[in-house]
Amino acid sequence: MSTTTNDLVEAEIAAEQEHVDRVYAELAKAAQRAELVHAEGMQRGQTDRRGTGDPREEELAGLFERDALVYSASKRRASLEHQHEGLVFGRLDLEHTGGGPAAGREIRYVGRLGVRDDDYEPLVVDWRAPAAAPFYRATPVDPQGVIRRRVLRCQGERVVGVEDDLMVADPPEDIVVVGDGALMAALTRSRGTRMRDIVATIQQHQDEAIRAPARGVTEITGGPGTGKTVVALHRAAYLLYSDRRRYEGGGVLVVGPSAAYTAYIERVLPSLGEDSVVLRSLGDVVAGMTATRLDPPATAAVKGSLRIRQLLARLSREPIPDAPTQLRVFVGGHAVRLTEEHLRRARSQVLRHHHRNTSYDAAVDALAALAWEQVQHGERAEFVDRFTDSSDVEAFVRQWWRPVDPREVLLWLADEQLVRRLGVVSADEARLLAESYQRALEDGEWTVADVALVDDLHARLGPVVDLPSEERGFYEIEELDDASQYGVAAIRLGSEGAARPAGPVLDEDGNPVAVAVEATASQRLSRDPRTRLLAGRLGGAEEYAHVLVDEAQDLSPMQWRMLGRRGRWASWTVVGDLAQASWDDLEESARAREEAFGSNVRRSFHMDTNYRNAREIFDHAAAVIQEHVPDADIPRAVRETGHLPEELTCAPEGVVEAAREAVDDLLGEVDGSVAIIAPAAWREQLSGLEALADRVLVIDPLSTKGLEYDATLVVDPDEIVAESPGGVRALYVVLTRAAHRMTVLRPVDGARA
Ligand SMILES: Nc1ncnc2c1ncn2[C@@H]1O[C@H](COP(=O)(O)OP(=O)(O)OP(=O)(O)O)[C@@H](O)[C@H]1O
Repeated sequence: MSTTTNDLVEAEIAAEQEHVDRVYAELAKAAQRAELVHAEGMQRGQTDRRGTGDPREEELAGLFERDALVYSASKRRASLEHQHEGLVFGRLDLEHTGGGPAAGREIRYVGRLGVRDDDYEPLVVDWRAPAAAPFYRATPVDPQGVIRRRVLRCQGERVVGVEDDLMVADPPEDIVVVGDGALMAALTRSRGTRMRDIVATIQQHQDEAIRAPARGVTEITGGPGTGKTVVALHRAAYLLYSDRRRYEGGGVLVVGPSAAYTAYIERVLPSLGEDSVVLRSLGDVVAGMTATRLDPPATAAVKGSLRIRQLLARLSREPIPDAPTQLRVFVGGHAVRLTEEHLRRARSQVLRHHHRNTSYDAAVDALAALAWEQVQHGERAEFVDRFTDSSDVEAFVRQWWRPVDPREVLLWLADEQLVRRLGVVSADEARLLAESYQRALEDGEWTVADVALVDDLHARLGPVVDLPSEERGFYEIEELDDASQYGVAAIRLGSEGAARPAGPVLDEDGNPVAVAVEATASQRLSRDPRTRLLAGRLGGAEEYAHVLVDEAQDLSPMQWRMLGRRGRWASWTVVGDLAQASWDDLEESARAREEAFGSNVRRSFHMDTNYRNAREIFDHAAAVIQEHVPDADIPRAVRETGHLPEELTCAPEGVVEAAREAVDDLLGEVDGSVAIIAPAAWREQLSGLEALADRVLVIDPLSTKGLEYDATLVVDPDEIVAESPGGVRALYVVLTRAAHRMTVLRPVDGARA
């Protein structure tokens, strides 16, 4: 084994550069061929399986060949350049023992996609291919034929560094060993504002979770910073690779707690060459709705619990508040008068067998039957025909039984009397619910918890079906008025799906005019809160082949049901840590979650190494949580910086100044992001500190779930505990967000300003 001097390192880098240059040259050729081979390549990638089971080796081999044909090569290359991360990131030096043609040394490069040369020899194997597995699985105890594992650090096409790990105690003379290990190098780097992929430094236990069989439910648990999220995302990329037809065709849904979270992770999958995954926060799982506001804990508890289903069931059977309450018509010379009680009977009869929004005909039939009971004269069939054909009856039913948008129905709960009448919840809870929807009607914003309730109502009511344009409901006429100022001449009301026109909309001369998509935009811009709440087309539950749920410990039972509707035939990856939970009734949540998973097989992986926090920071956080949750899942932090978290106090009136000084210090100590995590009571006052530098941001405790920063300033920890639904668990989340430095600032009455 040789020692490493600068010259040697340079020589090693130059040698690697030669290979990387060959790979890019081959890739450029492949890109030129791409259009020609596209059809053939995709063909080879299709396997005959019916889309269940896991891929067989030979099927995987077919997929790797397709990568050599790389229809998407140029696209991927562009995205890799954009990332400034290298296409080739690893090299294995292997020794094959025993006889046979394969005996001897082999050099194998590992990268984000597979590339072969003109002789069909692999220049790089895709990190997801079985041939790449030893890169992640080899250890000194079980080297799997690997002598040296090397990580190449690249910027675009340039090799800028190498880091080696030796797998054998006594390597051959010519094996040079460089660096202190790639993992430590990656962990000490500054983090930036987006999560990066870890494809070059995936650890053995992480790799097992990533490559676990596709079927069933794969659970990934572990404490903060143990790589659960990043592992789950690599698993999604692996599944797409290993059974592309199933997962790209059926769709992969990734759900996380907040919009800040989805923005944070959104680059990981594209950097691995996958851009077909749907990322959603809990506030926008239902197409057509976007919610970011959170309810106060007591209201969230009512909205999230399964008890609310019974209330929604009753609500969905309520008459439309402004609908007519009796029917008076002449049919075939006979006067018919159906009272409120008759209408109630007809309604419950129809709803016994039908979805409300798709039972127009059944509603007419039920009224006809009641009318016949009154008339009992002549032929029944003839009377029923006349009744059904009557334009007065039609006009009545179109108001009395018009399709209702689930969002409109949920807003009926703004009426406290109605909520009380429905029963199910206590008087206090009825008040909380009514206040919540009164507030929605004032400010035009849904809360995150409302999204799952709308989804539940949607499943009960059925899709909102089209009405002819002259039969719009009252709020839709408001939309029309509002849209006219944006040049929209007509709006069609559609049934399902996102804001898509039901067909071309024509003006009087038959020319196409602006369509519903623009109308939706105008609705969102509207100053009328009700119009904003009802803007856009509500989508039904789109089904996916795989559902990945992050921060799963926070989902309410109603949110589990919402995801369950989207994953009825799916396999699942579920990521969580109970000690970070912000939902109180963990047992009820567990039941709803079991129901969502059905009878799928389960497998579970536990992560016990914290890669995020410096040990000094994590020790501080662990002490806080263990005092309140003694059985919290505490991981082992692998990295020390020698810097303990700084704990400061200040007078309440001096918080902004003290925070400014603390942030200034942190900016001097780290290159990357600095987050000021503060409870609502302080956020506004502190928001001016964002002007200190581009890399400073002020954020609320809950929005930091799943995120990380190079340094954090945690302001007023006691208030964070007091204001958060999860109490000390929320503080634990906050205290585990910093990679390198953390300062805790505590306002104390009587302290020096
Ligand atoms: N093998 C690895 N190589 C390099 N970095 C890693 C590795 N594993 C994890 N990390 C890094 O550790 C950090 C924490 O990972 P991640 O956010 O996935 O953890 P988590 O368990 O989901 O955390 P939390 O539960 O606190 O949200 C990330 O910056 C991630 O990139």
